[in-house]
Amino acid sequence: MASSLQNQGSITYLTQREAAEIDEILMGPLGFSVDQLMELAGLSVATSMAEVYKPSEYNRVLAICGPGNNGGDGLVAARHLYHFGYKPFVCYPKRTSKPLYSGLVTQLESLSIPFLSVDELPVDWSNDFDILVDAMFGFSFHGAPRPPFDNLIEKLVHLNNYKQRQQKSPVIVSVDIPSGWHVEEGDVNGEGIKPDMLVSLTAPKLCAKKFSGPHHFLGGRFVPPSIAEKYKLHLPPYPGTSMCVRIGKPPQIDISALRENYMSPDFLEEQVEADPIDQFRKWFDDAVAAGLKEPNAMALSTTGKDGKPSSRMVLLKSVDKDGFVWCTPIMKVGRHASYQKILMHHFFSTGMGLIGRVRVEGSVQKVSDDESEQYFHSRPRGSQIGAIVSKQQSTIVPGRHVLHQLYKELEEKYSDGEFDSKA
Ligand SMILES: NC(=O)C1=CN([C@@H]2O[C@H](COP(=O)(O)OP(=O)(O)OC[C@H]3O[C@@H](n4cnc5c(N)ncnc54)[C@H](OP(=O)(O)O)[C@@H]3O)[C@@H](O)[C@H]2O)[C@H](O)CC1
Ligand SMILES: Cc1cc2nc3c(=O)[nH]c(=O)nc-3n(C[C@H](O)[C@H](O)[C@H](O)COP(=O)(O)O)c2cc1C
Ligand SMILES: Cc1ncc(COP(=O)(O)O)c(C=O)c1O
Ligand SMILES: [K+]
Repeated sequence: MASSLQNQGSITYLTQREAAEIDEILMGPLGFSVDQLMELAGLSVATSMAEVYKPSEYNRVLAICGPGNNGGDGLVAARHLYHFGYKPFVCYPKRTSKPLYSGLVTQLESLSIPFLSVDELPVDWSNDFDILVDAMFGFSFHGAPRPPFDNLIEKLVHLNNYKQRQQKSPVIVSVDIPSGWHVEEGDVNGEGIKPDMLVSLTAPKLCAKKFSGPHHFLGGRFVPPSIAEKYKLHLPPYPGTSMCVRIGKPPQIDISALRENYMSPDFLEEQVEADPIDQFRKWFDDAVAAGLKEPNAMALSTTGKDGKPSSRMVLLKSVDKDGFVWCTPIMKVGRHASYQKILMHHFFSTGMGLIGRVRVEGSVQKVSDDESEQYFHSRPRGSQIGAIVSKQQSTIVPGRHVLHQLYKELEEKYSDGEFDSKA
C-alpha cells in the first residue's frame, strides 16, 4: 500500500517513439496480449487513485474514454473503481467494434455503470462528479484534438485548474498523458489541462517532466528486466505487492485537513456484550479480520511517584477474565511505582471505519514468574537479548555504543543456548 518516495531527477522519461517501440516488443516477442497490459494499466490507475482520493470523500467518478488504448485503460479503471466502492460514470463517444472493447463495455453495463453521451453530460460537471478521469489520449496522440474531444478537453481546461481552484470542484486524473498535451513537449502554449494527478504507465513520457500537479504515480507493473536494460530505465521500485508507486515528493499535507469520515454502523446498547472482556475480544477479532496492523498495540499511561504522567505504546500479550497482560522490562515497574494504577487506551480503526475504542483503568500486578519465564523464552533470541539490554530503557545512556557493546557481550556469552531472563 505505502508508496515509496523517489527523486524525480533520477527517473527515465520516454520519447513517443520509445513508448511505441516498448509497446510493440511487449506485445510481440515478449508474448503479452493487449488485453493483459490494459487490465494491469487500468488496475494501476484505479489503485493510484484510491491511494489519494478515498471513496468516502470522492465517490462520483466520470471516466472520459478516447478511441484507443488510453480509452481502454479508462474503461478498465472504471470497473476496478466500481469494485473499490466508487460510483463510476463513463463517457465513451468514439467506440470501436473490436471484441476487447465491446467486452469491456459489456462488463461495465453488467455492473449498471451509466454510459453518458456527450449530449447527456451535465452542463456543470462540478455538481455531479468528484473525480474526472482523463483517458482520452495516450502516447499515440498527434496534432490538435478533433471533435468531440476538443470540446471535452476545453471543458476540463476551464473547469479545473488545481492552482486556481476556489471551492471544491472535481479533481482531474490523467491516464499516461494529459490529453491534448504534446507527448514530448507537454503543455506547449500553457493552455492545456492541468491535472491534479498523472498516472504514467510503463515509464513516464517526456511530457511528464512538465507535470506540476501534486500527485504523480507510476503504474504498469509488468516491465521485464530485458526492457528495463534495453531502454536504460531507472524507475522507482514498487512497494510490496502494490500496482503503483508515487514519483516525486508527496505534497505538503495540511494537518488540520487530515481526518477520516468514519462510516461505522450504529452500535446499539442491546448489541454490547454483557462482559466487557468479551466485547473487547469481539472487536479485537474484527480488527484482525479487517487486516489492521498491530491491533495489539495500545497506549499505556501511568503516573510516577512524583505525580508526573507518562505514556508509552506496548503490545498486548493476552487478555482474559483476569485482565490484560503486556510485557516490559521489570526495572521500569520499580521506577514507575504507580504502575499500580494504569490507564490503557485501545483504538481499532481501519480504512473502512471505526471498529471500536476501549479504555481500561485499573491496578497492576506482576504475572507469576512461571508465566513471565514462559513468555520470555517464547520470544526470538534477538528480542530476548534486547529485553535484557533494555533494562537501560528510558534512562540516559552515554551513547549507542554502550547498548551495542552489551548486546554483543550477551550474544557471545550465551552463544550456545538459552539464558536466564533475570541475567
Ligand atoms: N505498453 C504500454 O505502454 C501500454 C500502454 N497502454 C495505453 O495505451 C496508450 C496508447 O494507446 P494507443 O492506442 O496507441 O493510442 P492512444 O490511446 O493514445 O490514442 C490513439 C487513438 O487516438 C486517435 N487520435 C490521435 N490523435 C488524435 C487527435 N489529435 N484527435 C483525435 N483523435 C486522435 C487515434 O486516431 P488516428 O486516426 O489519429 O490514428 C487513435 O484512434 C498508452 O498511452 C497507455 O495509456 C496500454 O493500455 C497498456 C500497455
Ligand atoms: C508499537 C509499539 C509497541 C511497543 N511495545 C512495547 C512493549 O510491549 N513493551 C515495552 O516495554 N515497550 C514497548 N514499546 C516501546 C515503548 O513504547 C517505549 O518506547 C518504551 O517502553 C519507553 O519506556 P518507558 O515505559 O520507561 O517510558 C513499544 C513501542 C511501539 C511503538
Ligand atoms: C521495548 C520493547 N519491548 C517489547 C516490545 C514487544 O515486543 P515482543 O512482541 O517481542 O514482546 C516492543 C515492541 O515494539 C518494544 O519496543
Ligand atoms: K490521457
